[in-house]
Amino acid sequence: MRVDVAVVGMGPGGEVVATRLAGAGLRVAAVEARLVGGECPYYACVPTKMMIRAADALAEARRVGELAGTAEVRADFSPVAARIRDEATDDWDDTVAVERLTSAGVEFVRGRARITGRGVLDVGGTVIEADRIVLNPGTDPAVPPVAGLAGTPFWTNRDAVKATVAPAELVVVGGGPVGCEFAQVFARFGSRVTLVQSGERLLPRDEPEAGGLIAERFAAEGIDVRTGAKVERVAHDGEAFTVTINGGDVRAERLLIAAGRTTDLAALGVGAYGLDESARGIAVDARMRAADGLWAIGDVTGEGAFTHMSMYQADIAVADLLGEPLEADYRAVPRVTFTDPEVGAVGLTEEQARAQGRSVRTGSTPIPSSSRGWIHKTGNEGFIKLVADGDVLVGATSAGPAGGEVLGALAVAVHGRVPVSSLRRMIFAYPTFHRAISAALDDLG
Ligand SMILES: Cc1cc2nc3c(=O)[nH]c(=O)nc-3n(C[C@H](O)[C@H](O)[C@H](O)COP(=O)(O)OP(=O)(O)OC[C@H]3O[C@@H](n4cnc5c(N)ncnc54)[C@H](O)[C@@H]3O)c2cc1C
Ligand SMILES: NC(=O)c1ccc[n+]([C@@H]2O[C@H](COP(=O)([O-])OP(=O)(O)OC[C@H]3O[C@@H](n4cnc5c(N)ncnc54)[C@H](O)[C@@H]3O)[C@@H](O)[C@H]2O)c1
Repeated sequence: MRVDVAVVGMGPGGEVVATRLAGAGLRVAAVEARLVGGECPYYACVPTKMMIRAADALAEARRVGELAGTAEVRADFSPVAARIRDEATDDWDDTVAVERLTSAGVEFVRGRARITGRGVLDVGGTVIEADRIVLNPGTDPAVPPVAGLAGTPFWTNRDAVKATVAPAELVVVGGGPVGCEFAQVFARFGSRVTLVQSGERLLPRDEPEAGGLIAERFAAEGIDVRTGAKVERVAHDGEAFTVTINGGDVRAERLLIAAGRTTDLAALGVGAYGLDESARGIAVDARMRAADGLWAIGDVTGEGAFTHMSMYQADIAVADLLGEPLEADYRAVPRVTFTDPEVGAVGLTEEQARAQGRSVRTGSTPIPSSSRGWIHKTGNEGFIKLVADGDVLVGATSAGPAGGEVLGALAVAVHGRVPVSSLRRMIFAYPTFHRAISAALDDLG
């Protein structure tokens, strides 16, 4: 097969690239080893957010006692499992997505592509020759080298989203977004959860206050959070796991590994373009070029493992392939961890801004002392923190109820370089959660 452009990996960005280039009249081949759409719709964002929606409903029902009388709550995971199977993933079947692709004029090839030379791909014996190649291979769950772990029936995110019941006990290894989101979901459905994080705090990519907030809430919900802890050994006796953490044993029905992600660049064959196959990712320039004739987008670029980043980079790669000038700007990358409270952040953390030698000022305010936070009462924990350099915000965190939605206003401020003096003159609707931004601005001094 000979094409103008071959796209390897149909993650969220790969689908955009293939569809838009075919729409522009190019001959495009799209290769996908597993499911068209990638990790997000089948194993990540969408099913986990359905779990979270359900778990949050349970948590809100349990808050009725403090606000509105009584409610008897009996958790049942089966509607969640059914919704993920039927509504989110079509039982992990991508027929509809493949049809969407082919009806857009893309030639679809199912299989694992390997670059065998510049402009040449091998997909299980099918050879594709392409003038240009775009890589969107995503990542796989990283499995840490823990004694006894290999060969046991541990879960990764790909197994956890297929759960049909909440396990009686669950050990989660990893306190990043994946580990935190799953830990809270299963705890709210009744699992006894132990969360093991090798770092000193949860959500270490975020402001330290965010990790502290989530650790406090998790403790209040009965999650056994072990930070600075090491899993030394894992054993499975056919029924349950024994996980040895800092010398003590925890027995659990299930073990979820959420310890980061990895990509196998050697299997992809990027050495044919002179790239380092032992690297953690593929470095790209501001137009997503990795080498002459090779582009890369998505998690593999290391610019932020988010669906919106994959789609943003897809737009830039498409522009470059069509000869339009457009360059990536990562100043205002937003991100939301959908724990309760949600942790939304944009741009730089205070530590990152200081490390760049900026003249940093910070301002913050607790959500419970805002009008809306006080009215909200139970479940109102959170804060807003702003990081300013001169008269512009270079970063912000919004943690709390609807923290990810409140983030929208802060993302506009960072993206648009709106002067702090102008933000201070803004009218913030009363009594919204986002009105707390004005108190954080006052605190900037
Ligand atoms: C549990 C979990 C929850 C998440 N929640 C969120 C969230 O709420 N919001 C958010 O923005 N992000 C979230 N993410 C991150 C998000 O899933 C990814 O950033 C997103 O899927 C974009 O990834 P991608 O475009 O790099 O490719 P992916 O989605 O990883 O897709 C890459 C595709 O390429 C295929 N592939 C790889 N190599 C080859 C090859 N050689 N040949 C053919 N095909 C190949 C793979 O099979 C895969 O389907 C979450 C991640 C996880 C694990
Ligand atoms: N809501 C969202 O947007 C969302 C949700 C989930 C994931 N994601 C993205 O997916 C990516 C992967 O998330 P993740 O949470 O798997 O990875 P991560 O790298 O963010 O976090 C993994 C954590 O596991 C810990 N860890 C590593 N090895 C360990 C070990 N042996 N024992 C104990 N702890 C260990 C690390 O200290 C780290 O904090 C992230 O980059 C994230 O941006 C996004």
